[in-house]
Amino acid sequence: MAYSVKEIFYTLQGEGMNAGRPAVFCRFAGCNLWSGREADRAGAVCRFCDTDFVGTDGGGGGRFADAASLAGAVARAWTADAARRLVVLTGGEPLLQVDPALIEALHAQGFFIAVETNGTVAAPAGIDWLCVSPKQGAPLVQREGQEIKVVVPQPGLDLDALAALGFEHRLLQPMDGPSRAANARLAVALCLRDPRWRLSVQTHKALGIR
Ligand SMILES: C[S@@+](CC[C@H](N)C(=O)[O-])C[C@H]1O[C@@H](n2cnc3c(N)ncnc32)[C@H](O)[C@@H]1O
Ligand SMILES: Nc1nc2[nH]cc(C(=O)O)c2c(=O)[nH]1
Ligand code: SF4
Ligand SMILES: [Mg+2]
Repeated sequence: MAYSVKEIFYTLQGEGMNAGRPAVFCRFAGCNLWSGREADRAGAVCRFCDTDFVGTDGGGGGRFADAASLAGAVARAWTADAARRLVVLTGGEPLLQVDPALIEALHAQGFFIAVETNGTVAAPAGIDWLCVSPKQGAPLVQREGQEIKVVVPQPGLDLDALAALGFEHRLLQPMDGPSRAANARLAVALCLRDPRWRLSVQTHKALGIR
């Protein structure tokens, strides 16, 4: 299968339980909850997205004809020692494109594979670290994994029900945007009230890195 990739870059994972770890980010083009066009945002299922995932024109992006060529590009982006290679597959919605062939090819390159997903598509087997971030108004199909990272506020989401799902770690992440400060205060208060949750801050934004 061919893959449409917006960009590939090497940075620190900014969010979640793996925050601070060096990782190659592979951002797939396209999402099932928003077209990515600003004109469509108000009518989209997911309206708070902070990411440009349209097209294949970013650094390291492109159309990759097969899994081996994409895994090779990811491996070339890892500029450190070969040990502890981590790739974060994100987007857009990566699970619209990630398939067993790509998982096998990335493992063959020595990568630990993390995925950031909205949970509307069942994950294929073989992903090493699955982060599900549910979206109000979208079906939650993928109900287990390593971490659930809920952006708040999303009034339609039931945090109690989400905390009871099959995830090893539960995180609340303040929604970035015009109300970021108030959203951060809310996330802190929710964690203090219910210690099943811990805070995820978008450290890359605070640091001014990608
Ligand atoms: C851009 S999404 C791509 C992966 C996938 N489509 C998803 O939604 O999980 C990556 C992460 O950023 C989070 N995110 C997106 N927009 C955000 C915002 N405005 N503030 C905080 N987190 C945001 C998502 O919830 C998700 O955890
Ligand atoms: N540094 C950094 N960490 C991230 N963690 C998840 C991201 C994403 O956009 O999926 C992201 C991102 O865009 N940059
Ligand atoms: S589901 Fe993820 S990529 Fe899609 S619009 Fe929402 S935050 Fe952005
Ligand atoms: Mg991001």
